[in-house]
Amino acid sequence: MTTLFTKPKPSTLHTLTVDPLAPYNRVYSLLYSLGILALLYHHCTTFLASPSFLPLPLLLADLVLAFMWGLGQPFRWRSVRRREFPDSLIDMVARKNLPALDVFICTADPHKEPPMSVVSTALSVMAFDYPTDRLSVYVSDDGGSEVTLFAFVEAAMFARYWLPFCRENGLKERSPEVYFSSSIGGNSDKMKLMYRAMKEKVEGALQRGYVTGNDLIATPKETEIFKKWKGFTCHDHPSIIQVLLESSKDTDITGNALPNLIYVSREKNINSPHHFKAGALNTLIRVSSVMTNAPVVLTLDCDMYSNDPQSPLRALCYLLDPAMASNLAYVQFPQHFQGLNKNDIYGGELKRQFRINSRGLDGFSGPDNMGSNCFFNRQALRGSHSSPLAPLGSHDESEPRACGSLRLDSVLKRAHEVASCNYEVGTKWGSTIGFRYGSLVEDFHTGYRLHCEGWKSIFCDPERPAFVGEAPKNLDDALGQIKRWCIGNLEVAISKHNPLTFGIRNASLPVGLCYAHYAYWGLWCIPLTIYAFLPPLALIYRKRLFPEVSDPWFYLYAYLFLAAYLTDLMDFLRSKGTIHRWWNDQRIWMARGLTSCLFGTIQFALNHVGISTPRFNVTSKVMEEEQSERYDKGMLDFGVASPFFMILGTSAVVNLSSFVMGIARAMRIEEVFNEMLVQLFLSGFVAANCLPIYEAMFLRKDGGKMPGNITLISILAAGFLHLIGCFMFII
Ligand SMILES: O=c1ccn([C@@H]2O[C@H](COP(=O)(O)OP(=O)(O)O[C@H]3O[C@H](CO)[C@@H](O)[C@H](O)[C@H]3O)[C@@H](O)[C@H]2O)c(=O)[nH]1
Ligand SMILES: [Mn+2]
Repeated sequence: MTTLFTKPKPSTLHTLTVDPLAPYNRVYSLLYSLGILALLYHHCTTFLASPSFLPLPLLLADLVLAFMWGLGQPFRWRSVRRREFPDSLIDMVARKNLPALDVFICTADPHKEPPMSVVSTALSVMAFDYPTDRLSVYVSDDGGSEVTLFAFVEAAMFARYWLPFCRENGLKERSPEVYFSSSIGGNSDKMKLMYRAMKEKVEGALQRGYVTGNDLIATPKETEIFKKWKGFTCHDHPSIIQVLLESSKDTDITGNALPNLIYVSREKNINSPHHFKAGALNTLIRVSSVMTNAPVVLTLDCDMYSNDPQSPLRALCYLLDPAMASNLAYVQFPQHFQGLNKNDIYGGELKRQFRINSRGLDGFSGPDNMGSNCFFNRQALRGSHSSPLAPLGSHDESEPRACGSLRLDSVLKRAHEVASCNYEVGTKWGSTIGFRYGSLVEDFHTGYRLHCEGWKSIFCDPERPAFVGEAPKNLDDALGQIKRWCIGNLEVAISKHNPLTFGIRNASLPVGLCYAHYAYWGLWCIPLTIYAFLPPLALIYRKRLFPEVSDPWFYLYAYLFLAAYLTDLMDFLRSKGTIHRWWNDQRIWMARGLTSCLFGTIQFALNHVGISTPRFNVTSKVMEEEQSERYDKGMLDFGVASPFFMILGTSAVVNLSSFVMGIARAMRIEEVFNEMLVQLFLSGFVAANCLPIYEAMFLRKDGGKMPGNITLISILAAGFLHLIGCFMFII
């Protein structure tokens, strides 16, 4: 028995334990790599002895699998767990000496990201257990929506009641949306009514599409701003910055100061690139540095509400530790998701990416940046490495506190200037300052570049999830999101900052490999597509591609397959997974390979030769009721005519038909079993994974069944592949 955590000394802010299995993982890596070398040797000899080119695609597939396996190994070499002690922090630094904190919340589309849920996220962080006079919340609205601004005008008034209510009742759930939809909470009737009324008003305006005079009981100045919304589109409008609450002036109903709340919609113009979320965050960095300039910055996606009011204190256990502060760029909390169904059919939890691998990277220079839930040291975003945060307990004069009002004309004028489209022209924003441009995964890219510049990061994963948000809950969205990530990752891989060269040189060998593992994610499509089609087609025509059971090389294949799957399962179970969830996770991995990675890689190639341009398709955070019922029942949703489903359907039909034909033949001819076991097994395994696809194609009647034309196309395509197989294997 190993005790994971030692009892901390009173002054300890945090502890670290290395995974006791780390040494075994390293030995295992070595053994498995010998297996891979033997496999490649076997491939080469069969290839040289074979008269046809058939073994070539399999060699390619296994080379890519081996490459990806190699890149992923360092994640398992020094996995660490950390624990932090916020109470010790408070003992060491008086509350009044805590650094100021600027929170950035990004939203981009009021229809996919309902303003009320953005407001709830904002209220949940305004209610942090943190001195309100040092807390500022900035909302970036890339949707340029008057309804979103209206929702925040309302939220500013609601906050006067909500913040004291959270404090007095010691709530942990400080997102009103979540709090009122759960059954907890006693004498909350008045609050609940107030919240409902606000929600109704905002949703009414959202349906209508604009705000009317009747909606507004705001100050004349706030009413004025809505008049500006004439001829606006989200792609073309001036910058709008509105200070909705100001800490030094506005108080809640008990007389306590409220945090600053500032709405920002940066200028947009169809002719200037706006760089999606990275551009929005860089605007917020500048606007906030004009207004409050806090040394610590928290970035949040609009759906990621705070689920633990103490998380800033946890992050500060690291950011204020004098032994770390000078080169610590950020403290990353994992993303957790609400309402995942029991067996997580779409692998939305992303346990490996968000939890397991992050602990692995934390053993070296720290986790990659995951966009949301990240506390930054502002210095790291300034592109300078010189001045660390104020050491623990000392009082730094350069610390922020708006001198004068945030609403001063001079302050607002400067803020509008730095939010304009042209501000970045000819500057280093996006290249060496702030969030980095050039990739659809600005988070991954920025974290990676910071690590290459010598910064460190920390993975903070407390027992109680600190932030919880929305995962895509229909299959098309889930695959589309991963497609965007694939493209963004490839953009980093094929840049001059390639992790295998630049990364290994500037960060370190293991860190460069881990980043490359993500950067080359799209490559999964090569082995997965080859394995999905070649072995089953060859099976139909009794063409053997793998060793027979009586051949000793057969055991190498068996070992490599079983060991890879079992280690994956073990990692999954050790981080609180279940067998069911693991099964769905490996299934979605195959589906992603055939869809997200394949389409992503193709689109990336097209972008590269200038045929199309990358787009950030914001994931929808709303779902129709019927769809959501199906999701809760654990039924996969194939209800839209998505090209993703054509390829999934085709591979499902090919594997089922080949499995059936193969088994039928093996029953008639005895040696087929010995000869073709590997291919029989592969087809059977894929077909077992495809069970929900067959249901969706042939059995289901509900709205989530596969559209008839997609089913038809899949069957025709499978037939066509059979024909091609016939030419390839027989003639
Ligand atoms: O032009 C844009 C596009 C998006 N967003 C915001 O970016 C966030 C993330 O968008 P979402 O559609 O939810 O994407 P996800 O795939 O769920 O996000 C993951 O991947 C993104 C990179 O692709 C990261 O930015 C996110 O932090 C990370 O959670 C949301 O708050 C959006 O409002 C903008 O502000 N401006
Ligand atoms: Mn999201």
